Amino acid sequence: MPSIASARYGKDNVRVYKVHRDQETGVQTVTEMTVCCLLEGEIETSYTEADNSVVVATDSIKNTIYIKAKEHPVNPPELYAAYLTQHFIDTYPHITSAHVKVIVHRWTRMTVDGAPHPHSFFRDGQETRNVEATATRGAGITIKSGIVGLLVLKSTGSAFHGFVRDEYTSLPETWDRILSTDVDCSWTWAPFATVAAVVDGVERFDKAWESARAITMKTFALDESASVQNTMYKMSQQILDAAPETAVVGYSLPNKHYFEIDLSWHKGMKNTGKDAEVYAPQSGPNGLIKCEVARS
Ligand SMILES: O=c1[nH]c(=O)c2[nH]c(=O)[nH]c2[nH]1
Repeated sequence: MPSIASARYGKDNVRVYKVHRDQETGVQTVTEMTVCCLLEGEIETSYTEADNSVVVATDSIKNTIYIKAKEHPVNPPELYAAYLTQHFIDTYPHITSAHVKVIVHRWTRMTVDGAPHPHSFFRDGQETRNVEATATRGAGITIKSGIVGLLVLKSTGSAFHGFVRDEYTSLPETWDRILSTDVDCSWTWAPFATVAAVVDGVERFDKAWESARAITMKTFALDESASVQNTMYKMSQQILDAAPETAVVGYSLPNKHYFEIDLSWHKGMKNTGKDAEVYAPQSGPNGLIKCEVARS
């Protein structure tokens, strides 16, 4: 008889909005998230024997996501994710691991007549702040934080030459190209023994997110890039330095190509090399460069 090799289940795409109202100033602050929560444990019989006695309904998991958002702060998302994962371990003896993913969407405060508006916000890009937390019975809480969907482009300051040239190579070497990518950056924290250890020094999470974002953009802008590989390694090194409690930093960067267009067939128009001004952005195929950098 085949057996269950692995199983987890839960609710995905739970959209949550929370408002904080400062009673003294009248300033409101909003958080919008998409949450996924999956449970693992002694649940095999629900698959093999139709035994629903081991099933915490996914509808109840959804309710729990809302209730924990009401009971606890949702900022930083690492803290909320830790509370949520630990709840399932504490509440259901047969659940051995709870996996929570939180995607935080941007609502940036509007500036109106030069002043921050107390309750109006705008979406200033598709970038999200992501957190994946897992609580495992007897093994504490692991947390991975990240930035996804930060779209960046530099119009010069990037080269790519010296790569393998053989009978499969048609790409010319370049000393000046456009570099664009959609940043997916993550940093994995050394494991936390308990939720209390997550709470203790909780400011580390916002600080690391701010540092990672600033380092990514500053390095992208200032580095005379030899390749996506080298630039992402430089970014990773700096994030490890800036966030000492992290163990690993990873990037996954698509190389979003912009091709030169030869227009010389039209009245001898010059639009290549140093005369290139009009380019064709490519939607695919694209390079995809990944790395994880760990402390030595
Ligand atoms: O930065 C780059 N890395 C590559 O590995 C690569 N490959 C390629 O065709 N262009 C680029 N650019």
